[in-house]
Amino acid sequence: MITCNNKQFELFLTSEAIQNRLKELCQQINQEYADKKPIFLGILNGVFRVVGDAFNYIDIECEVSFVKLKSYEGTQSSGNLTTMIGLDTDLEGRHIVLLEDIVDTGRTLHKFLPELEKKNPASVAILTLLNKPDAMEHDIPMKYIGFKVPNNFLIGYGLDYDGWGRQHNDIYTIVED
Ligand SMILES: O=P(O)(O)OC[C@H]1O[C@H](OP(=O)(O)OP(=O)(O)O)[C@H](O)[C@@H]1O
Ligand SMILES: Nc1nc2[nH]cnc2c(=O)[nH]1
Repeated sequence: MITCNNKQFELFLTSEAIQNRLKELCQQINQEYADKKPIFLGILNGVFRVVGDAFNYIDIECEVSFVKLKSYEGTQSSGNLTTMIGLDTDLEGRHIVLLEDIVDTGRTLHKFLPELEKKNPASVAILTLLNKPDAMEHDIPMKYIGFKVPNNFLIGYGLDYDGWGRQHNDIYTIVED
C-alpha cells in the first residue's frame, strides 16, 4: 500500500512485468519498422517513462519528438484537451508511432489524431502501455497494447494524481475513490 495526495493505492503491475512487455512490443516494432525510419511521437507528460525505457529496446534508425497535451484533473478526465506544446516536426510522408502511457476514455487521441492527419503522414500506429477497454468512448485503433486493465484510477510509472506519484517504478491502483 502507498499513499499519494491523501489517497491510498495498492500494487497493480510490477516494474518487471512492465519492462518485459515493453521489450516484447519494441522488438515487434524493430521488425515491422526496420526500413521505415519512423518518428516516435510521445504525448507528454505521462509518457516520459515509457519513452525512456522503450529506447532501451528500440534499435532501428528513427527520430523522436513530443507534444504535450493535458485532459486529466484529479482522478477524472476534464473532457477538455489543452495543447501545452504542439506539433513542431515536419511529418509529411513519415511513418509515425504514437506513444502513450494510457488510453482511458480515448478522448485525448480522438481529439489529437485529426490534428496529426492534417500533417499528411504516411502512416500512424499507436503504442500504449495501458488501455481501459471498459472506459473507451471512441473507437481508437491501437496496434500495440501493453496491458488491458480494469476501469480504475492508476498511478506510478509516469501516471500521476494531480502531478504526484509519477516516480514509482511499479503501477498502483486506487483503493478508495
Ligand atoms: O484516454 P483519455 O481518457 O483521454 O486519457 C489518456 C490521457 O490521460 C493522460 O494524460 P493527462 O491528461 O493525465 O496528462 P499528463 O500526461 O500530463 O498526466 C495520459 O497520458 C493520456 O494522454
Ligand atoms: N494517473 C492517471 N492518469 C490517467 N489518465 C487517464 N487515465 C488515467 C489513470 O487511470 N491514471
